[in-house]
Amino acid sequence: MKTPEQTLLPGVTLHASDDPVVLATELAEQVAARLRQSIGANGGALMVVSGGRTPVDFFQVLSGLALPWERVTILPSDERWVSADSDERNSRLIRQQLLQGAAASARLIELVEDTDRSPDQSAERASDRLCLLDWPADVVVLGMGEDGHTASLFPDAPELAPALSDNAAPVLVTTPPSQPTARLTLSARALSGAAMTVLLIQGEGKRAALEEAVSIPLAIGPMPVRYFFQQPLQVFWSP
Ligand SMILES: O=C(O)[C@H](O)[C@@H](O)[C@H](O)[C@H](O)COP(=O)(O)O
Repeated sequence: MKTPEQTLLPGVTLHASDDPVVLATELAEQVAARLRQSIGANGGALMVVSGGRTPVDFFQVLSGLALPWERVTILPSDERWVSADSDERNSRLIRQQLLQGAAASARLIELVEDTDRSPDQSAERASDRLCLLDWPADVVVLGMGEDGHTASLFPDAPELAPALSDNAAPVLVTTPPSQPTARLTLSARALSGAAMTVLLIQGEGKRAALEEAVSIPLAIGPMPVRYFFQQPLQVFWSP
């Protein structure tokens, strides 16, 4: 049963369900259909997914759906400057929750490699790797914090303006004082223009942040997530 849609802004629709698993299942089925369509048309698909805890239900449902996963390339929207085995590592969460079952044969590209010496070197080398991929992505699934950050585009990051600019490199370092570690993030430009862009959020605090974000005139400013209201965006929210 499809969750009801509500238009928040032109091109920005809200899918809401009281049951996070029902919502995750609907999203996973829509994403799988998009990936199949992209693979059929182009021979492969690129999917960018957020880190954090919210996508776990979605990852678990999606990983069980049948599609040519060996044709799918998966990329974290951002990464923390932590070791590969850290619980804080987004790629570790993606490997544990998404690259399982049917989806185990998908290719995951790391933003941070163990041989990288610094966040800047990681960003430079990741940008080079990403330039070899077919952009725009086919699917982008973003998360959001209650401060309106998405990926690692944080309102308090000194690097926010360049990360939102049209000539930004594909991957940049951000050092938001609100965060314990430096972060690598795909730029807003790299995250834009996908065939399917989703904002997956959960909880009343993020619902309030979303309502604030859609209520303020689109002057990017303090809530970076608003950058993505300039393109078709599907918001999936559950309590
Ligand atoms: O690395 C990260 O933290 C994410 O990419 C970030 O943008 C995340 O999506 C939000 O912070 C929400 O995180 P939760 O889902 O854990 O609330």
